[in-house]
Amino acid sequence: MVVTDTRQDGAPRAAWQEMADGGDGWPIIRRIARNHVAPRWKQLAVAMVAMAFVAVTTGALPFLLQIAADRIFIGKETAVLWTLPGVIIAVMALRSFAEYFGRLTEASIGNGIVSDLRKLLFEKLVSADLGFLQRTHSAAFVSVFANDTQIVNNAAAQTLTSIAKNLLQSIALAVAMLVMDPVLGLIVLAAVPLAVVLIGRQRKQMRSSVHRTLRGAGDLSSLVSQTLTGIRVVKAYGQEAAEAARAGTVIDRTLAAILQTAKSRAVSGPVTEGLSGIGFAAAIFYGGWQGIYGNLTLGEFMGFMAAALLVYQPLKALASLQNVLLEGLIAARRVFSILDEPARITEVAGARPLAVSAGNIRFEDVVFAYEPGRPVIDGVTIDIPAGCKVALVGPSGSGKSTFLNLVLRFYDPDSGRITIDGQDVRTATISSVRRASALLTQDPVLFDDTIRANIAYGAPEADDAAVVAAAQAANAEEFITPLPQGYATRVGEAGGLLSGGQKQRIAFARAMLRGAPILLLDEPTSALDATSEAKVQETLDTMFEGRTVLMIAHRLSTVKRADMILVFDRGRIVETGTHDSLVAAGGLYDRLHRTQLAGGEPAAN
Ligand SMILES: Nc1ncnc2c1ncn2[C@@H]1O[C@H](COP(=O)(O)OP(=O)(O)OP(=O)(O)O)[C@@H](O)[C@H]1O
Repeated sequence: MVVTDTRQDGAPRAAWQEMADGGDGWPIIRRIARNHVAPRWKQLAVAMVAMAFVAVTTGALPFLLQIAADRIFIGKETAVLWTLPGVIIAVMALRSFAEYFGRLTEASIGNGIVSDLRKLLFEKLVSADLGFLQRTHSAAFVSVFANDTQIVNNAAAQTLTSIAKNLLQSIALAVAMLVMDPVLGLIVLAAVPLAVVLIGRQRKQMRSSVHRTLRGAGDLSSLVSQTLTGIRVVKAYGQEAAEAARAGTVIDRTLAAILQTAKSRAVSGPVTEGLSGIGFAAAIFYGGWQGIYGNLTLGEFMGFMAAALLVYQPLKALASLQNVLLEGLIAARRVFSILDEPARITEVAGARPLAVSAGNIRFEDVVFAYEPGRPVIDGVTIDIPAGCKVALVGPSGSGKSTFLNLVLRFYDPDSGRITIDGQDVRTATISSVRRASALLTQDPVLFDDTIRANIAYGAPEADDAAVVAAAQAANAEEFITPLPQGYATRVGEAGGLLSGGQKQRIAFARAMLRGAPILLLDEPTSALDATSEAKVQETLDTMFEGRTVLMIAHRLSTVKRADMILVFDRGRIVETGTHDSLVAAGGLYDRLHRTQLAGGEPAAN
């Protein structure tokens, strides 16, 4: 059950997506620096040295030009004519090599950070509480996983050393200008603070448009995934045009945000260039004045003008890098807000593995609510003896699935406690609690892998003999061996290459191999036709032997297999007993039996 905002535009949004908006970037920069950049300090040092070299050589270029003008053109020194081009070639070759190294190292650091973040996100995905995952749309998660991490990569790769390089380069050129002629230097540099102010004003607008762009990407992914999942319903209800219109709205809204970002981003180049033009013109005027009325040489003037021309290029790069950095910070914030989602199901200090002998389950005055104040399990106390087959019956929404979820510790009770073989599940390790039970659902989950891998999913250490034995016990071998590749046959996405009954029997074999003493069933036969169901029922009888079984039952045949029936109503167990005793009592079970349960199975009626 996915609990999200109302669908105004086909875009469900989880709380973390709202939390990711806004805020200061420094904590994020510090976090990335500490956790992801610091471990790569050697690479960073290499990149920094390389980029510093690039900066320093850029600062040297105006001086080389000055020498060329003064000593070759005016001084007519042939020795300089012969040596200077060689020096320039050598400097430029080294500079290019350093730049190549710097860029390569930058890319390696940036991609390393993305890999770190993707690993962390995936770990979070598999370890997060069920409640959190149900609030997050899977496609929005995928969008953060693929898109946002890539934006962090771009930002890290481009900014890590480029900011330092361009800063150093600007400083080197500014120093060169000030050394050559302090007054001229100040004239050219006077435009810089103005550019900083003008560009800074775009930041706020850009922050909001980048947010909207990333959200739009997530919303669109959600929409595509929902439409693909529900494509049969979309077609059957003739909603193709409505779905296309809904997607159109999200795409247009995202486009508006992208254009807004592009607009803010486009401002930085012209602003810097426009101001550089003014600075340059002022420098020509003052320099020319000094040339005519003062004592500025042509070489000094040319060297200076070269520096003045060069200094705006790194400044322009810095202006656009701040936009890249801003985008990266916003994307990183979205990544971290998922990673930082606190886990509610945690292990207590010193948690020990559950020692399961027989599989006795006790609920002691258990209260549980998904949303505060609306209990879904409302004061349930029940003792299920080991080896007992229990059917859970009740109206829709009465809490049967939630009861199973609590046994698996997908959620913790708000009050009361649940024990398995006398041990509170909250004091045991989570993995041992999950190992105690095997879960079989209406729609078996198979992964796009071989039949063997699907059977051995919960027990990767199992050998071939054990896999075959489990398949035999689950009546699955009879359809596996005739397949051309037998156990090595791939089952396709979600087991799509197998029939419903075959999928279910693979899932049973998986549960058999796991050997858990407790079986939790959510009416696994309900989606099958009569022939498949007969086979599956046979399998179930074998599986039930010697195990504690809790089965949600919508059919009379399932209920009749039970030693004990628990009747749920609005989160409470209102009746317990056998089929005959409960029918005789004439309560809720009797009514359900005559309406819903019998309805699921006309023959039994
Ligand atoms: N993840 C969730 N977040 C919020 N509420 C939930 C969640 N899952 C279930 N509920 C609510 O809890 C109540 C009990 O749901 P549950 O699935 O346990 O009922 P059920 O008896 O198994 O129903 P059914 O027979 O229809 O499957 C319902 O009102 C349902 O809307």
